[in-house]
Amino acid sequence: MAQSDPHDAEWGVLAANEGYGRPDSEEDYEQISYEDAMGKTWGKNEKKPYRHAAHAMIYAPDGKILWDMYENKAVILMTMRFDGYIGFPGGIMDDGETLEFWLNRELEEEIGLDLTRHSFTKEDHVLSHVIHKKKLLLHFYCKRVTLEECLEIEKRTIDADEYGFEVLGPIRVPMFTFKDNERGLPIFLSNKFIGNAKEDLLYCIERENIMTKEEIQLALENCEKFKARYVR
Ligand SMILES: O=c1[nH]cnc2c1ncn2[C@@H]1O[C@H](COP(=O)(O)OP(=O)(O)O)[C@@H](O)[C@H]1O
Repeated sequence: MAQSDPHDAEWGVLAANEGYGRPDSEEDYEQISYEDAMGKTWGKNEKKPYRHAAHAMIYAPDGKILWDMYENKAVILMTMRFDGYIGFPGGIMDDGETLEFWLNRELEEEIGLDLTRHSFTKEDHVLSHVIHKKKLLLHFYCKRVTLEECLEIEKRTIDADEYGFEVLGPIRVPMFTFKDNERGLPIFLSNKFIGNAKEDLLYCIERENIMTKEEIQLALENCEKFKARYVR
């Protein structure tokens, strides 16, 4: 990473090595097909070839009525990462096996996923992006489970190998909004998200028919109104 990067000061002694965790903007993400992402060599013989990373959303439809007023539309599992960002479990892949092999390995390590019951396959793939600036190919997966299974998966996370280190704990996305139009999903969206985790989340919420495009747009607008008043 060039010494002139304005974020060097934030990284301190890690500045010379840290690449993937640096902030990026929406324009950095170019959507590509799984086939294109997997079909090219992506500078395999260059000094610094592109790397692949895969992350996954596990969710269950809910419908529980909270405080006798608000319907929680789904239980969606995210994680609080060691770097203060919210993201989905997963990580950078090694060579020599399929993406799904490495994704499952990461999910086992980070959230203790029982692979005999819930292993991810190519069928669960949703989106791929390339970030040329970081030489990173991002792959996103999504799996719907029953509510009972989802709660079991959530419980197992604190027994995972990486609990307390890479992953500080499971986080549920609040899939409801208070009458003030802000508390719940809109304010949750004002958090810091790693990579394009927020976009992945919203994409899947619409794709899985948990919320409509219009409802998501409204949540984003109300998030901006909240941020304008409170977030510095
Ligand atoms: O949930 C996510 N959705 C989309 N991109 C993500 C997500 N989590 C991380 N990323 C991106 O992938 C990169 C590598 O992911 P991660 O930090 O989980 O891998 P690692 O723990 O193996 O280093 C991150 O720096 C970020 O750019």
